[in-house]
Amino acid sequence: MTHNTAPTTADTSDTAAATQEVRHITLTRPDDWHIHLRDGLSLSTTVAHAAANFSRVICMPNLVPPVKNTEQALAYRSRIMQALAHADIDDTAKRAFDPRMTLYLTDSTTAEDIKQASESGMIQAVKLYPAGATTNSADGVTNLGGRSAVFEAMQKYKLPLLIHGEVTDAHVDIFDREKQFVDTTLSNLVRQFPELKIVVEHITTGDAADFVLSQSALVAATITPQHLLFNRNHLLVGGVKPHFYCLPILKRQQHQQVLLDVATSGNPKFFLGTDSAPHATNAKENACGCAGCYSASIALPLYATAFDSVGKIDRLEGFACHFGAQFYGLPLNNSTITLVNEPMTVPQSYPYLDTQSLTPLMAGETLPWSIKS
Ligand SMILES: NC(=O)N[C@@H](CC(=O)O)C(=O)O
Ligand SMILES: [Zn+2]
Ligand SMILES: [Zn+2]
Repeated sequence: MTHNTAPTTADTSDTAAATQEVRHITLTRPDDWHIHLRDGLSLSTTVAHAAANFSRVICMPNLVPPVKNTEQALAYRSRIMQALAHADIDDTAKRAFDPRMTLYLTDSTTAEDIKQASESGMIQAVKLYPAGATTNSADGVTNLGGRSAVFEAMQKYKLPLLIHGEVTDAHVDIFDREKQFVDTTLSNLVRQFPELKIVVEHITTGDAADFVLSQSALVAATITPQHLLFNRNHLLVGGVKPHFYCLPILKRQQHQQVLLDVATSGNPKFFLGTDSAPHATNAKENACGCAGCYSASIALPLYATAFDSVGKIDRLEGFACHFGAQFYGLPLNNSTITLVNEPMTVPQSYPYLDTQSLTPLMAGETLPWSIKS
């Protein structure tokens, strides 16, 4: 639902009086279908930020050690809920917050693990990290061929498979790793398991978008704010900008354009997943900087900025609030959130892990949209 309020005076000085239209959009409360909250002390920062923006969030299992079974996932969820109880956010947001858990697929995951996850009613999906593809993926799958019984069980119990879609072969160029994965591993997987629900996470290329478009309604994709707003020039021109470094890495501007096209097309195969992935500032601004952009605190203003940049703010609600829930077979949220195109300045950093700091995406910059308090 989009409505414009009457023009308001932006500057009341009599010489420079200018009028500006303030637009408000009230949305069904959105969900984030891919987020890293981390664990321990991290939760006091990440949970408050996530809950201020989202209702349901799918929590990635790449902790150290990873979340491999239902028992560990439930214990992780209670740590998140404890952090929520202490979060300094309004009560409506607190009540609406609903973390959904995932299991980390390893070479030793069994069909029995999948059955147990499904019967618990508490596990939303299973996450596939090709071993070595990204942060904390060392325990990921080394041989997909050996996981057939697990994928069959997932089909049977209708547990979706969430995929970090990059090959890890040393000889494949980092900018080609997603395309190569789509052309080989992913194409084979959907052929072999046609009833498996799959989300290709954080897509970054036109190739991945085309693949998802060519498949049945069982195959969908999430898109991050950074891949809609930026391309590899933002990462590399004029000096390396470590806060734009995430995996899969930002690609050419042509790919960014395709992602914007599909995200704003109204096609329900594409929905919101921030991939907000906190690393302390000193771990990013480092000779070997970690991969991951932190966006949980400003996610909705970022997406609104991206959608508005192509005149498609009216398509934000489907992408952010409807399509993910529909894919997972869940009801829409019954509360709302209002965004307004009044500027906000992104904080330079947040306190993190007692003595450290956390630098968000676009730190210190001004975004044209903010959440109405
Ligand atoms: N996206 C990233 O660059 N990093 C994520 C892992 C992931 O989602 O690949 C992280 O956990 O830091
Ligand atoms: Zn990933
Ligand atoms: Zn991620």
